[in-house]
Amino acid sequence: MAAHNETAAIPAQGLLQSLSPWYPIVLLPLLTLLALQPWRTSKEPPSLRATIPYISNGYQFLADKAKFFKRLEKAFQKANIIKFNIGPKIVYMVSGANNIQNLFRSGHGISDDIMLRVAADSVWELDPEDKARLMGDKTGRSKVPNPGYEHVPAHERYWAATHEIYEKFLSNKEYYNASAKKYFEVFSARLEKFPLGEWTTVSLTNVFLDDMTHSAVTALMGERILSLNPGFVEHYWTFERYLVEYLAGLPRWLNPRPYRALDNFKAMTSRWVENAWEGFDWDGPDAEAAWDPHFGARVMREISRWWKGNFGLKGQAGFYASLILAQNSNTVPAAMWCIVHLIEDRDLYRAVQDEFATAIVVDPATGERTLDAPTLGAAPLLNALYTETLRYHVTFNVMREVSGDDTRMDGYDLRKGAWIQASTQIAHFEESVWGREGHPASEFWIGRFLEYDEGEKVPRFNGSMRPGSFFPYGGGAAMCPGRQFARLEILITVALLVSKFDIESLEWMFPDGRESDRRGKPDESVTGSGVLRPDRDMKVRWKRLW
Ligand code: HEM
Repeated sequence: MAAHNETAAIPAQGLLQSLSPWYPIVLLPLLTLLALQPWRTSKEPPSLRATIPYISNGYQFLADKAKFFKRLEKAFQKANIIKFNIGPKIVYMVSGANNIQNLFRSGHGISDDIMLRVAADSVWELDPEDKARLMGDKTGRSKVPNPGYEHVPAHERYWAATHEIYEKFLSNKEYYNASAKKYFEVFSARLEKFPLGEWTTVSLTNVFLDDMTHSAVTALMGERILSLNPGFVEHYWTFERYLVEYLAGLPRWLNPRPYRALDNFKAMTSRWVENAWEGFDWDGPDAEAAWDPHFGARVMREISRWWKGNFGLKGQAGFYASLILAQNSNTVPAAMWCIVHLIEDRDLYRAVQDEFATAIVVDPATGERTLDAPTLGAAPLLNALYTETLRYHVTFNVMREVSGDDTRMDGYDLRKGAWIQASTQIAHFEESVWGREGHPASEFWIGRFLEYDEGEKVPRFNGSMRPGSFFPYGGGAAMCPGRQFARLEILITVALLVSKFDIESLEWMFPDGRESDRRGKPDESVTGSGVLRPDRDMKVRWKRLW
């Protein structure tokens, strides 16, 4: 697919013409030299056309991502890597499964720390000395340091240390199952506020933004973060809403609201961390527990302990603010869309309801309901719904940085210091990969992930795909460490809502209560930042069954 770079080809042709009498003598050694030293043929990816060089592409990228991506899709018909500028920053947008898989390999002149660096720089607020230490760590996250940094002692490998804590205590089954169990208990209990056996009209948006977020935060950080901070969940969503504006970088005096939102939210996480340190007994019975009431999930206290040992408590408030964002900004809207698609397809809704009949187990003596995680995890329709929701709704630009002097990709030279991005929005909609007969990639259709064995009526979930074609959670060493918990959280949310309620209808409303003339659609103003929330409120009529 990649086009030839014409600007590089013309001078080469001119050179050959001027050498014509000496062709045989000069050409052979020259070709041999080029073949042995491919880095000498410097060739950058083609640029995206800009009406105003250095300005218009960057402006559109920030102001109208949806349009920008449409232009990119067109440009990708000619080349797999397209260059553009966001201000002075060069960005290479990469497509094609091979290139994206390449991007996910670490230690080959491409660094995967950039997203964390942006967060560290803008949200964490470390002392300048600590920040310099953290930012100075170029060793990568893998066990083996990046080439050239093998001499750096283990205790100065900050990114690798946090990565290891995530691997041990977040991506590990024992721990994410404990958090998922907590999530089930809290969310199930919160849903009991709706009257049993009575039809009521509720805002589903509120259920997700309030009850789901409340339960998810409790599952990961314990109940105290909420009881210490009245209005915590609301403040979280305000912080989330203003984050893009905050990162746009206008000074506080010109645009104070995003700063206020961040300050308020950080004051809350700070109160919680300090309280957790005062209350938790590091030598007590919970020292090894998967979950404790002060820090919540073990990963939280292990991260906090490591952080305190390296930077004190400074910066933890900002760090946890960004972690709560990572936890909720995608799972909540993804679960919303799962439910929307289910309610809109009554047959599927009933089929999924049947699927859960065995996933929620009732204790015959007490009547208490618990979740049978293996049954839920294996449910084909639910898993296909979840996977198709991620394919269809995650609009994330995975970010990397060119860190090596001689970094090449797809035959192009990439400039050190430039950013590289890969867009799920482009990869997840590639017709040649995702299109099925009668079901183009642009359609939401869970059948993409289902298979029927001969003579069988019940489908099997088939989730095998190339990491370069499907990457809602990013990839390589930087791949989202919360993905297993996220998946369980979404499956549990759908399972609980669909089995606990009979849902009759769905109406789309404006936030002020007026009826909408259309279905809610993904709010494209924030394309590229994750799962987009519906741009309308969802009102349902439902009846609680148990
Ligand atoms: C549907 C839900 C989610 C999606 C789509 C998602 C997606 C992502 C993506 C794309 C990345 C960047 C990966 C890369 O650069 O290759 C990431 C990083 C991260 N995610 Fe998630 N995520 C989700 C849920 C969660 C949850 C529930 C948690 C926490 C419990 C979490 C914690 C994190 C953290 C801590 C990072 C940064 C890790 C690091 O760079 O060391 N995420 N996530």
